[in-house]
Amino acid sequence: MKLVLLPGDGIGPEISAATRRVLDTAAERFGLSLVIEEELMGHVSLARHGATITEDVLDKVREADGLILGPAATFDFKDESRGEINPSMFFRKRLDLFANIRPSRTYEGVPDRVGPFDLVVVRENTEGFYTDRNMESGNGEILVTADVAIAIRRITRLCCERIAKTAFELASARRGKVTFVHKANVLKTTDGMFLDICRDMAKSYPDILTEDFLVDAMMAHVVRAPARFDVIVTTNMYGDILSDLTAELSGSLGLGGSINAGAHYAMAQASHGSAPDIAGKDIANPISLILSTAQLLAWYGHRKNEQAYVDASSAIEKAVSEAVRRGEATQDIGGKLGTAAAGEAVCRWVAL
Ligand SMILES: NC(=O)c1ccc[n+]([C@@H]2O[C@H](COP(=O)([O-])OP(=O)(O)OC[C@H]3O[C@@H](n4cnc5c(N)ncnc54)[C@H](O)[C@@H]3O)[C@@H](O)[C@H]2O)c1
Ligand SMILES: CC(C)[C@H](C(=O)O)[C@@H](O)C(=O)O
Repeated sequence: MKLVLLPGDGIGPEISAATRRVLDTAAERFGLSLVIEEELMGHVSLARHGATITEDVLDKVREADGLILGPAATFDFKDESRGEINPSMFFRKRLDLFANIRPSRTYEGVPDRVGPFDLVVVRENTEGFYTDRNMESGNGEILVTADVAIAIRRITRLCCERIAKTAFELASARRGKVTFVHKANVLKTTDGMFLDICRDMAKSYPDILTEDFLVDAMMAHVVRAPARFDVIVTTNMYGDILSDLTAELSGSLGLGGSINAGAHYAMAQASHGSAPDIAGKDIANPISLILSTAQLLAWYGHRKNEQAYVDASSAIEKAVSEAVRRGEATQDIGGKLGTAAAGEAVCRWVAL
């Protein structure tokens, strides 16, 4: 399996190094032939190549079997024409990575916040509010002024259908329940369409239990009784926000796995950002990127029918649980280890 690794900004290099060690350990134990090619992304790429991400790297990713994307300091990037491109959105759109699958679960050994739970947020990843664009008339006249900004929120049947199907398929392999999250009481055309399509899709999965919640009330339901949820499907920005909440409720933003998958490509990516407040201090939790990478191994294993990759993925997930249960973890989840040592703790359990 050929992987491209882009460490990125802030805590990216630290959590990427730990993830790489875990991958190498899993490769040795399960006999995987892994080739990992590291490339530049983020500020370091901007300084070297004039862009935070380049077409050259995209070509390499297209030739590889998967991408591991570290976090980027995207809030710093203002002007695409100066190469300040948001790498997450770049790969999601250019590789059509339409499903962002973000599992969150509680762990023995991590201080409890709202009781035990195990759920997955399935987030549409290519449209919604993320189609932000200035409005122009047919003759190029810009219909915004210095005082008016307009963004278009696009929702399409194709994207709703494929994300709903992803959620139902996932629920079929889990506890058999899908929750649709929307704001169809106000956004009647866009979220109304999303909800209608989810309900239609449910007819093809008669064994799956369904329910739906308005996105604002959903925040209360998740905090009140997270264990009631199995698979949650929603549009792009609601999923972005909801998955940070569920990761933090499980103990830390540093625990949430995330894979961005399409029909042909997949990208592992921590669900948190570059965390500049803790960068360079060896305190960031590497587990989010480690678990995301385990998701990528499983995606590849299923696709290629290569059981060793699926086994390696499960072993990494179990190793994370074991390390965390024994307190061999970073301080955000109650441990005393640094980033590198927390990664080594996972390696020890993977190797067993
Ligand atoms: N995938 C991405 O590339 C991505 C995602 C979100 C935000 N961002 C960017 O990252 C930068 C910082 O954003 P932010 O501060 O709003 O969000 P953030 O996710 O980087 O950090 C939020 C809080 O969570 C903590 N945190 C995050 N990851 C952690 C980890 N692995 N271990 C322990 N604690 C962790 C941080 O220290 C901070 O207190 C911004 O430029 C933002 O645009 C990038
Ligand atoms: C960096 C940003 C584009 C990204 C998003 O909003 O999707 C991030 O918040 C995430 O959750 O991956």
